Amino acid sequence: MSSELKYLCGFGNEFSSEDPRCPGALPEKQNSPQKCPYGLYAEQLSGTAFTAPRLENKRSWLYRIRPSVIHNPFIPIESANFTNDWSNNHPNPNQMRWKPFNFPDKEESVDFIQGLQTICGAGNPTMRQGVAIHVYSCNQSMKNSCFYNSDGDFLLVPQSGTLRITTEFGKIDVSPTEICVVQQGMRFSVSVDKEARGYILEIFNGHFELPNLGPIGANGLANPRDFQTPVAHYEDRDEEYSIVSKYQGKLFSAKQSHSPFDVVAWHGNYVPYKYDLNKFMTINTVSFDHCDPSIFTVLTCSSNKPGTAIADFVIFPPRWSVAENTFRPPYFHRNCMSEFMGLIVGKYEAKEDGFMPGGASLHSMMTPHGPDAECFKAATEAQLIPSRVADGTMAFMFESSLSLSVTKWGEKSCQKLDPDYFKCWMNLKKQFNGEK
Ligand SMILES: O=C(O)Cc1cc(O)ccc1O
Ligand SMILES: [Fe+2]
Repeated sequence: MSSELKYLCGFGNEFSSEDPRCPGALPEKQNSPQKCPYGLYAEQLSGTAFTAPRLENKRSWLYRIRPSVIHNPFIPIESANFTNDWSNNHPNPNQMRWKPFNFPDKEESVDFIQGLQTICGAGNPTMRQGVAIHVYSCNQSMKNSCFYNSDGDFLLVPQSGTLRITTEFGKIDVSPTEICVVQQGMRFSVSVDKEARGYILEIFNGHFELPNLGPIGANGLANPRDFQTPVAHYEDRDEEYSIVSKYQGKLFSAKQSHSPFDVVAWHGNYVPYKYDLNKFMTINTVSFDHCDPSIFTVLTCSSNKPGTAIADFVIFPPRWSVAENTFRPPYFHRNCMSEFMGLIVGKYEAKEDGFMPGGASLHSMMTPHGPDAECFKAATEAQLIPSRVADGTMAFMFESSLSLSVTKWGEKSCQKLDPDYFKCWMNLKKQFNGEK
């Protein structure tokens, strides 16, 4: 994993890439010539309906050694705790906090697919409406196997360990404090050089977009030029390969006798990409009051209701805090959206203890939450000088307008739910005595 990979820059661009071993592999002027250069097969991968409006329309053309269609039939395989079925657990509106999820046991060999477990979700992939939140934990590279998701897109948030993600479009390295989006249908295989752990947001509706900037203007937050897409890289390996598909929430596997990473050249705007969260340009108050966390939105998957996301990916990056006469940490609140949070590194500003890297929290719709008693006391008494917040820290939130149901694994079998979480607010004392 030591080699430095090259990337193409931009978000939503019309990209094109040829493996340098085959110059001229992209057909000129057209997508489907009678015979493709180098005897390649042309194959389109659609990410939107053929007739989606031009601004939303996503598709790529792949020029490959063999078309993807050459494979044996899919057969169902065990998917254990990786699921889109949240119907078998009773709803629970309590504040939830998970201790860090386990890495695989040292004696066990677990690859990325085997190490996927689902914490919560909403909706249904057959209706293309909903989200799922998973964690992965693995210590082995996927060997002669690849994965694709028929149900939606994955946003991967590594918390520990670098992932080398080989895709049909080329290779991507993603490390903690970087994220990667692999969209519906794109085949990929994950290699690790040590144990790795992280979070995944799966969306069944549409794709992620950059949020509108409104009065902020044309620049800021996650800038489009900082998104990186891999360059074409093919392998010509005639070996047995397993293609694992997530389809209607279940896993299936099919065998073929060649590598699926045989794309010599491609062009289009439907691509996998990565983004370094440290490049986020943070906007915040320079006068008073705590802004809503929407100022930290990196990517959004919008619903049909303006301003209401199926899911937002929001970060809490290191920054200056300068607000005057203000209670600076996150406020107490009850939200009509669901808030799932994770911590990649450091300490989260509203909770110094108990919320740990590799752990998580869920504050469901209308479930009250906010700073713990210690944070409240410290922030109420703090001298309001300009100060750094969250230095060396990266927390994130998956915020959804859907009501998330926790799976049995998430609530019970993972054995990470902290039964004492509610106690962190119990020491908030009555301060009112009728006097101003
Ligand atoms: O609950 C949380 O910690 C996330 C959050 C942060 C913030 O700054 C304001 C609102 C909010 O929900
Ligand atoms: Fe919140």
